Amino acid sequence: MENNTIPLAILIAVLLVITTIIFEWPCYMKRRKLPPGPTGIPIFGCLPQMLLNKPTFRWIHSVMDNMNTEIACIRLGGVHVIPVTSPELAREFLKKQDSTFASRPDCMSGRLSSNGYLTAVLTPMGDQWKKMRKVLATNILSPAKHNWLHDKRMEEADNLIRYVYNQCKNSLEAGGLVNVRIAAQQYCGNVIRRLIFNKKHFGNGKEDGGPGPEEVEHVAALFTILTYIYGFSIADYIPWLEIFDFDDHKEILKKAIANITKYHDPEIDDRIQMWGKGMIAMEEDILDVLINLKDSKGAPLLTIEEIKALIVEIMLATVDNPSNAIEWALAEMINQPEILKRALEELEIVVGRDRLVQESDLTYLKYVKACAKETFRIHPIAPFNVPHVSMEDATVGGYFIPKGSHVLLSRPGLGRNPRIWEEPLKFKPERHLKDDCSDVVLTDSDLRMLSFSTGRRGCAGVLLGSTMTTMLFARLIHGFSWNAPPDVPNIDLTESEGDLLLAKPLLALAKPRLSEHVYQQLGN
Ligand code: HEM
Repeated sequence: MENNTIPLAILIAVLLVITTIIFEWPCYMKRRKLPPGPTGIPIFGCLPQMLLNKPTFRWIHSVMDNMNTEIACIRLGGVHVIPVTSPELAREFLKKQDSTFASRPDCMSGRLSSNGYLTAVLTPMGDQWKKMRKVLATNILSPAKHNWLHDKRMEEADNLIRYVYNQCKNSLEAGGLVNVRIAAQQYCGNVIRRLIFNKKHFGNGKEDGGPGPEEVEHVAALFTILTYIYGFSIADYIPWLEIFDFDDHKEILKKAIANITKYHDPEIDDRIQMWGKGMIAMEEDILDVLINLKDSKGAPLLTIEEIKALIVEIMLATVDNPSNAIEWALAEMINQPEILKRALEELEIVVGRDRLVQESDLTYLKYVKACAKETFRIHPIAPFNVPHVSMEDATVGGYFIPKGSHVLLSRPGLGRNPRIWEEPLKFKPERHLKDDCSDVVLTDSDLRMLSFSTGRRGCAGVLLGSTMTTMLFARLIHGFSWNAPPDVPNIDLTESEGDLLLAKPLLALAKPRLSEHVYQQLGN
């Protein structure tokens, strides 16, 4: 009798479990409903579709458009990738549930670019991120340090004018034609090299103030890394395929990183030695500050490797957004001269024609800042924000977001969302002016567009980034009049297919518009 009861009890228990699973599973699945998205295959998920539909960011956006959704789930290898174009959901991720979504991916491109997560932007949540973010916020990017570095920024703002002025003069046969992309990218590279290493050039530069081959290589390598970080590499989603490097992303990244560190490392090593030998007595730039930081016991706070990795990251954070925005802004405004005219009227009142724009003017340049902000909205440099990784399972907008998901806020998706913005594709700076005439800032903490983002992982360099963007823009349009090249009725505003840059670098006619003595003071 006893012998029969035990198997029967087991049978009943098994049946109960099976019945529970059968009846409860749909409810469970409903509770854990993922955002809509294409079906993938085992192990690889949607990686095959991704590889067949380059560029990936356009494929992801077209999948979302076809499904008519502002949030999706696309499984790439073992990772749930969650693209988002809705500001309401973006706020849920980065404001309401910020602490859950405050990590970064652990993947090949992030690991290589941060030298094994020694930095701030690319490092997953943890003590190293906290340490490096604090170093940046307190010791490098604070308002006090910003003031301390003022003269160096101005030196490069003057060099920008000198360079463009020389381009106007030297390219007389081309009628003053200027490659705005080169001018803007090199200004950003020059400013950050000046702030960090107290020098504009790694080599000798060029006579006209332009970049030498070293600076061209340096800035190009920074842009290459920016293209390939989180650039939808196979190895970022299936780590065991990293050794095969099927898409060459690893090789390209390693080469670009080597092209940067070959300039940085000797500078950093020399400077550390000079401090060690007592050959320097006063801090002059960011590198000095980083070398001299101390922990609570008076020992160096940062290792040499941490200093080197952080400097690469600061360079990366600085070069792309301001230069891309201002190239697009100028292109849009050459095609809409009434907007350019209004910006110039403001500059005429605030600055006049007898001097150059100074940082103290920037607060008053509301329309100029509205133009820059409009460019961040409509022409962001990157299709997605830096990925935010969920540190635990969560529910957002009624959807299940599994731990480890990569949340990708779409920058064009938010900024061009027709539900949020009237005439979303029209360049209309007025939309950012406030009725009460209060200051215009380039940030948008409501995430109706994504410039500097918000929350724990929001940009730590808003002050420097806003200053550089506005100064670059204001100096260019105040210092020169800009027109389309002869025989070109309008600037071609076509976006590049592979990224969000202007398809062809902006070539425009520049003519000095200030009193001659203003340029002569710069040593021209
Ligand atoms: C116009 C210029 C800039 C723009 C538009 C911009 C934008 C951004 C964005 C979108 C993020 C990602 C935020 C997120 O994950 O939600 C970010 C992160 C960051 N940015 Fe900027 N940035 C700019 C300039 C700078 C500069 C000059 C620095 C100075 C070094 C800087 C330092 C950082 C840091 C440290 C983070 C990472 C924060 C973290 O992960 O904890 N940025 N920035």
